[in-house]
Amino acid sequence: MSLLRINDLKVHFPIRRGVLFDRTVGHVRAVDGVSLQIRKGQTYGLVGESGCGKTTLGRAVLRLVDITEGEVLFDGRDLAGLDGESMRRERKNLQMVFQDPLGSLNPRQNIGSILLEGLQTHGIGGPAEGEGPPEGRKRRALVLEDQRRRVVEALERVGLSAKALTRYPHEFSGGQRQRIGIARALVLEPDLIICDEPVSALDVSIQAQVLNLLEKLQGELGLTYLVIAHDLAVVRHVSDVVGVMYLGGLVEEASGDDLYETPMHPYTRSLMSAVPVPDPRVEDTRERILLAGDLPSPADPPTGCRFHTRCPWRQEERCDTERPELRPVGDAAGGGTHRVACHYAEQILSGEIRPNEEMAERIVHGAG
Ligand SMILES: Nc1ncnc2c1ncn2[C@@H]1O[C@H](COP(=O)(O)OP(=O)(O)OP(=O)(O)O)[C@@H](O)[C@H]1O
Repeated sequence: MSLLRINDLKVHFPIRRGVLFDRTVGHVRAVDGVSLQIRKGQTYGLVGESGCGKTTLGRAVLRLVDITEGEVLFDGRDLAGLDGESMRRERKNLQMVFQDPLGSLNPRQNIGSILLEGLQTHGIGGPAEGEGPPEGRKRRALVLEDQRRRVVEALERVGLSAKALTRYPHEFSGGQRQRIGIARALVLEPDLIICDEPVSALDVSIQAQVLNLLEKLQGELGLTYLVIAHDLAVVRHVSDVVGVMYLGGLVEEASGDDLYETPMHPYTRSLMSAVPVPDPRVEDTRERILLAGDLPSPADPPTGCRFHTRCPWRQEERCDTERPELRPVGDAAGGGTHRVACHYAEQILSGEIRPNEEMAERIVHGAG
C-alpha cells in the first residue's frame, strides 16, 4: 500500500517585477507535473542536479510552499486541500531532516528544549484526554515527565544519551548534530520522514554512519523515507526505488539496482557516467557522457522533451514537440517498476539509435 501518492504535482513560483513587486511577469516551474508513490516502509530516493526541483517537491509535500496544482495523498488524505489548522495537525506525521544540521538547530536553545518544542506544539505526552489529574500543576508535571521520557528515548535511538539534554548544538560534531536533527523528527513518531540532502554537509567518513542509522531506524520503527540527494551513491545506498528529476519533471524511475545496472534515459546515463569507478581499467574504458550546455531555466523550459536541448540521442520533431510520458519499460510492463520518460529509450539502449557526438562534449564508449 502506498503511504504517499503524488499526482501531477506542480509548484510554480511567480516572478514579480515592478517597484512594489506587484507585477507577475512569469513563473519558475520548479516542479512541473510529477507523479510518484512511496510504499509504507520503503525508501524513495530522488536525485538530480542542483535546481531540478527536488527540494521544492519535498517542501510541497509538507506544504511549506504553495502547491499550484495536483494532489498529495498521504495515507489517502489529500494534503493539498487541507486548511492551515488541519495541515498543522497532519504535520506531526510528516517530518523533515535538513541538510545543514547547524543551520536548522537554534544555537540558543539546548537540545532538550529543541526536542521538546515539537511535542509541546502538538500537545503530545502525558495522560490521555479524560484520564489522570485535571488541568493544573499536577497534570503539567506528568505531561512534562512523559515528554522528557520521549525525548530521552529519541536521543537514545540515535545513539546519544540524556547527557545531551542540557548541551547546545555547537558542542556537538557535525555527525552528532545530524543525529539530533533525526531525533527531533523521531520524537513526534512520524510515519514519513523527508530527508533533504541528509549527509551532504558531513565528512565522507561520517556519511555512512548516518545512512546506516537511518536504515536501522527504518527497520525498528517501520518508517517511510523520501531521501533527496544530488549524490547517486548516497541514494543507491539507502533506496528501494530511485527517481531521477530533470528540470521539474521525473525522467526515470526504477528499483535501485535496475536503475544503476540499466539506466535508460539519456539524462540518467549521463549522470551515471559522471560517477568515477575506482578500478582504473574500468575507468579508462567505460562510457562517459559529458553534456554540453547548462541546465535551461525553469522559467522558460524547452518545449517537448525538457532534455532535448542537451540530449545526444535527440530525434528531430518528436523530441522537440511532444513531451514524453513516464511510461513502463522492460519488466515493468509485467508489473515491475522501471519507468522512463523518453520516446526512444528502447532504441537508444539497443544501439539502434546512435548518439550525435557533437551534442555531447565528449562520449567515450565503453569496451562493450
Ligand atoms: N521560493 C522560491 N521562489 C522562486 N524560485 C524558487 C523558490 N524556491 C526554489 N526556486 C527555484 O526553483 C527551482 C528548483 O529549486 P530547488 O531548490 O527545488 O532545486 P533542487 O533540485 O533542490 O536544487 P538544490 O539541490 O540546489 O536545492 C530553482 O530554479 C530555484 O531557483
